[in-house]
Parts: sequence; structure tokens; C-alpha cells
Amino acid sequence: MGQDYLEIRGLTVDFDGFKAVDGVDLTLLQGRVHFLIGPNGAGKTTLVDAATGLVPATGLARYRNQDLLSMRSHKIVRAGVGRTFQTATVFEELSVLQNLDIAGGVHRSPFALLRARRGVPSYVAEALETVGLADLRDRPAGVLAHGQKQWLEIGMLLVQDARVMLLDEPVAGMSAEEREETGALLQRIGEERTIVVIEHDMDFVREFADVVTVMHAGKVLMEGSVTEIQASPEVQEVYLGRTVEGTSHA
Ligand SMILES: Nc1ncnc2c1ncn2[C@@H]1O[C@H](COP(=O)(O)OP(=O)(O)OP(=O)(O)O)[C@@H](O)[C@H]1O
Repeated sequence: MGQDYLEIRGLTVDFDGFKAVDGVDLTLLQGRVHFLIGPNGAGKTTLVDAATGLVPATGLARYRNQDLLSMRSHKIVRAGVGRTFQTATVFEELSVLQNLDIAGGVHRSPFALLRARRGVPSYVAEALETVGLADLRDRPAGVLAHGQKQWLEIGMLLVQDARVMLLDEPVAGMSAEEREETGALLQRIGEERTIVVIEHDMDFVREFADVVTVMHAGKVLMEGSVTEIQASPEVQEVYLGRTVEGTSHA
């Protein structure tokens, strides 16, 4: 099979005349870790909301010949496009394993869900290993550390078989060590997937980005490598005269 990608063309989200996303073109290729950066209010989250069926949009967002903009959010998940939110959305009282099992339910029939499960399905066991939570599988998700909850969410996308993963600030609030582990995780799972990360932490972007897209006022300002982005006077300008370097702790 050829290289997979998510294609976005002329994507526009209009909130009562205010264009939070304004004619965005983006081609997001499998096998790369893409970062979406830009000042607060640039439209990054709204772009992801549009591609995942949470806000109405015009233009095109196409994945494997499916027009995401005309689909309901649960159908988009089934089509292989998954996302996380800035705040973790795990079921705190349920175990790590139960959270993964429920997430995996999107691909099972209601009858399969009703049937008593025997053992841990192999794709769940694999996801547990991949995100490093195998030893914690029976713990309630609520007791996990902040970073571990984000990994659980990524694990939930893995069991959903998300081929495109849109992650909204996954390392916010993480320790340096957790960030490193998250970056390595994204690179590992990104080989076979399309990973798009909204991020403010420039240290993290610098270390793990293959491609960076800078958004400003709903539009794409620039796309390139971290080095190209950081050298751009236009990009520095939108960060209010600070260097991009200086945004790392914004
Ligand atoms: N439901 C809504 N109705 C009206 N305006 C909205 C709505 N959601 C977002 N906006 C506005 O759209 C703009 C883009 O917001 P968005 O959250 O996408 O930016 P962002 O780049 O993700 O910012 P941040 O980095 O702070 O998360 C902001 O001005 C925001 O106030």
C-alpha cells in the first residue's frame, strides 16, 4: 500500500463571522511526526476539532478517500482518525485495562461487547506494552500520574486502530523524563501512522519534530523544519517579537 496521508484543503471554520480557521491547506504524511505550533488563539485546536467532527467546517479534510467534514465524529474514529484533548478523558474509576477495552469497543459489534471477555485481547496487550502501562493494567486510571494518563489516552487510540492521531498538547504538565518517553513513544508509533501534535513547548518540538507548521490568526504562516521555522523573522514576529526559542515556557 502507498503512503497514507491526511489532506486538508481550504479548511475554514467560521464562528459567526469570525474565522478561527481560515483557508488552511495541509498535507500530513504517514511516517512523520508533525507539529502544529502558533500563538494562543491561532486556530490549532479548532482545526483538529473540524477534522474530527466536533465543529462544522467548510473546505476539505480527506483521509483514504473519505470526506471527514461530512462525517459524524464516531464515524471519523472508525475511519481511523483519532484525537486526544488537552485534558485527559479517561474513566478514572475504571482500570487501565478496562479503559483500553472500552476504547477497543468501537470496532466490535454490540454482541461482542456483551459477551464476557476471556483474557486480554492481543491488541490490548500490545497497546499496554507500547505505552508502557502493562504493569499498571489493573490500577484505576484515576491513580495514574499525569503523564501516564496521557499515555493511556494514546493507548486508547492504538486499540481504536487510529492511523491518524491528532494530539492536543500531550506533554503539557509532564516532567522532563515523561516528555522524553512521550517523544520516543510518538516516534515509535509514528512509523506506521500519521501523528500530528499541537504543542507550545519548543524544546519538545525541536527534539521530536519531523515537520512543523506554524499557524497564526487561523492561517498557515509557514511550514518547514525546526531550523527553518526558528530562522524565520515572520515567525518570530507573530510571537510578539520574542524569538521562537523564547516561547518554550510560554
Ligand atoms: N466555539 C467557539 N466559538 C467562538 N469562538 C471560538 C470557539 N472556539 C474557539 N474560538 C476562538 O477561535 C480562536 C482559535 O481558538 P483555538 O482554541 O483553535 O486556538 P489554539 O491555536 O488552539 O490556541 P491555544 O494554543 O490557546 O489552545 C480563538 O480566538 C478562540 O477564542
